[in-house]
Amino acid sequence: MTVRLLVASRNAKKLAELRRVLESEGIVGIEPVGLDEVPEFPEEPEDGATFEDNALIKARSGWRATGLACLADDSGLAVDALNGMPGVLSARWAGRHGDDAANNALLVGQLSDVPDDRRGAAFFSSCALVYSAADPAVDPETSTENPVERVAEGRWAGHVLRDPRGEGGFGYDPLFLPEGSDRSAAELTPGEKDADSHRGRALRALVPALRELAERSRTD
Ligand SMILES: O=P(O)(O)OP(=O)(O)OP(=O)(O)OC[C@H]1O[C@@H](n2cnc3c(O)ncnc32)[C@H](O)[C@@H]1O
Ligand SMILES: [Mg+2]
Repeated sequence: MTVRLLVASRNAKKLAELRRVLESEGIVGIEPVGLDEVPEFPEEPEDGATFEDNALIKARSGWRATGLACLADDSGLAVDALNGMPGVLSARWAGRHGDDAANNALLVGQLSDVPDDRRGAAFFSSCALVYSAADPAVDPETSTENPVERVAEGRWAGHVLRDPRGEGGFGYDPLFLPEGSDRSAAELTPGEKDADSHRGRALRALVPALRELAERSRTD
């Protein structure tokens, strides 16, 4: 028996990264499904103060609406010279959700006078896994039972470039020079990005919890 795992992201490129890391970990007994493969449900606003809060908001709402184990990522770029912003506001920094080009242009402008030695930044990802504690799964809509919740965080340190470089990845990748790299995050291969990225690290830290979930269904 396999466990269907709802991977709750509306960002196609992020979703592809999450699926890629799950696949490369080769977890037997987990079948990832996307939001387009389950009936539509009202999604809650990502209004948490932290990446962890938002990842839990997304994963809990997916679990509650579908009863499926649900995995969500909340992530962003924290820039030292902006006191950690855009942070949880990364997706809508220029005012419109998910407009990568506008977000990048705004960040380039904001940092134009910041010297090279103060352009430090780090990507953060919180990945949350939420699933029914009861086995077999109870109906989360009516149950008073609390689900199992696991959260892991990953960090990827680097610097903000003055001009975008590369076509790969998404979001702020063309402006992010990872520590120890002479290529921007958008110039890395998918495998290279996954190996070092905030998301790769956070998700790999959840692998034991995912294996536990898969294992549970095998003993049914
Ligand atoms: O919430 P979902 O539906 O998963 O998709 P989203 O794009 O809105 O995702 P977030 O709310 O977590 O916002 C994350 C933003 O942070 C930035 N970001 C996160 N991870 C990134 C990465 O690996 N490379 C570049 N930018 C990234 C990018 O601007 C994302 O839109
Ligand atoms: Mg979002």
